[in-house]
Amino acid sequence: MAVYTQVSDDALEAFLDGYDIGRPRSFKGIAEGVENSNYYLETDQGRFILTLFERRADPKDLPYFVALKQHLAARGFPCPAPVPASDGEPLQTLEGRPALIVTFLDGLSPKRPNAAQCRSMGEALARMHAALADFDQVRENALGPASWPLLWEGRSQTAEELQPGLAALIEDDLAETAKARPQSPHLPRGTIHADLFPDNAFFLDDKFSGAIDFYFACTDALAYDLAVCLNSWAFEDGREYNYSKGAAMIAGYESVRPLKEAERTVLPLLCRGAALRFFMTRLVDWTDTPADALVRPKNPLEYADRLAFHRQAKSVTDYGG
Ligand SMILES: Nc1ncnc2c1ncn2[C@@H]1O[C@H](COP(=O)(O)OP(=O)(O)OP(=O)(O)O)[C@@H](O)[C@H]1O
Ligand SMILES: N[C@@H](CCO)C(=O)O
Repeated sequence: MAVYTQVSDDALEAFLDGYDIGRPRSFKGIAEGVENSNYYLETDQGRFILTLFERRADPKDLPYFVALKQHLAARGFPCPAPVPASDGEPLQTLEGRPALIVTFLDGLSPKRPNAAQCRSMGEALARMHAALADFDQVRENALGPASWPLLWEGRSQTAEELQPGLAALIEDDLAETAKARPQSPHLPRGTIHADLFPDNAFFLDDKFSGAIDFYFACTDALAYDLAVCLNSWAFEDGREYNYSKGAAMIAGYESVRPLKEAERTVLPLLCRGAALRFFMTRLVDWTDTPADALVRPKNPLEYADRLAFHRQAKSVTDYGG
């Protein structure tokens, strides 16, 4: 469930008085998502999503995310476009929370993406990077390599309980990725989504129709975004790497922006780093989520299995590139 903050009819009416988007016809909480409260809002002028940002969202980051979506929308990249209130400001306050209305996107998130969807996603990822090339705001990746040892601290026992022998492997991953500094400055950098999982992408049939959930977006190596996508799109049942899907995604990406030699060489390390990032955040949620919480934590072991694949990969060709 993801409606933490209830919005009363009166509060909604008063809130919409500050906008020029018509009167509400339908207003429903959205069950998907875990971070923020999301509502589907239909007015006589269109369909929208209303988000109330909850405690984990840092208010000082919100203007960056709004500017990023405005930039992409202005360049025709399909993403939720922030809707300004009558005072010209998209970020408002509702029920004591920062609130944002964005446009509704059509499409469905694939439960099990096929190779054609992976290709379309790869192509769209590169188009997104191109559209963001002149976005000049900077946000550090708060979940970059420097954060991984801190997330790991005190959790080796949990890893061992999940899978005996795992802690030593993770220690090795941390040492290797730190040594190689995968996000090194010689790689092309820019604004990346950093969490473009299938549940954050919409499709109409096999064609990409939009991306949502830009709340991990940051400035980092462009190829790291591809590494995040290969991890989240190209493994079957969380375990086996599907070479055809990976190859389709890389080919889609390269049809817009061919990878540089340095990116091709370092891709296995970037993939290993991306898998570590999701392993770590899932491990933290695994231990910190109370048993009676409304949200069920995602399984960290899926990413332990992906790490095993990345450890033995030698170059981009192992991923189908
Ligand atoms: N612009 C949009 N158009 C259509 N549907 C949307 C849009 N934004 C969000 N949704 C729907 O709302 C759901 C929750 O959104 P989102 O994934 O951003 O939730 P969250 O709690 O803010 O983030 P997280 O996924 O990190 O928990 C999505 O799965 C999608 O179904
Ligand atoms: N997409 C992430 C959650 C947000 O970081 C995961 O599946 O672990």
